[in-house]
Amino acid sequence: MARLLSNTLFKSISLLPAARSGTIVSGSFCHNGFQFSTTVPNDPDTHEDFQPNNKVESGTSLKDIVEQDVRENPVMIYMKGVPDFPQCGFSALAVRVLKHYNVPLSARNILENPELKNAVKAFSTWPTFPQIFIKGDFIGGSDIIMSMHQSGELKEKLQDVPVSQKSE
Ligand SMILES: N[C@@H](CCC(=O)N[C@@H](CS)C(=O)NCC(=O)O)C(=O)O
Ligand code: FES
Repeated sequence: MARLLSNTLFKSISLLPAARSGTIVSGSFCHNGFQFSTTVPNDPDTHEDFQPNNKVESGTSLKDIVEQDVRENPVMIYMKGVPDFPQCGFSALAVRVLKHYNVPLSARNILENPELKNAVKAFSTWPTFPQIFIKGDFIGGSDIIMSMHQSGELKEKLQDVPVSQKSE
């Protein structure tokens, strides 16, 4: 199960090799910005064997996975696309704000799994994406993260989160 999870939970650092190998194969306009397709036929991260499943292991539900995500990752974002290639302007904005703080950013692409998308909505009782959790607390979407950034509240909230170790 650990392998299944690690292949679908995108850490910003582990995304870099895929980005370097040229993942953008097409693009189109979403109503809130440029939308990328990031299909990578030979990338093991995108193989269907590594997609989150409703039951990844007997007794493990998507709700369990979301709970584990927010418990184990100080900054967790459920978004459209991945941090290096957001597929919606709202998700892109949230990532841009969070990257400003140089904290480890963990993300799941809800476009890849409609059941995960529904599980996240049910967990937070929030209807839209992105959805950001910091230190286990549900924060909100792009409007809220931007307003916390502007007020200084986000800096305070992230104060005790260790900064990312740069791999390059
Ligand atoms: N103002 C919202 C914008 C987010 C939003 O409206 N997201 C829409 C469009 S990407 C959404 O997630 N709709 C529900 C869905 O796609 O399931 C925020 O602060 O995050
Ligand atoms: S506004 Fe179109 S996908 Fe987010």
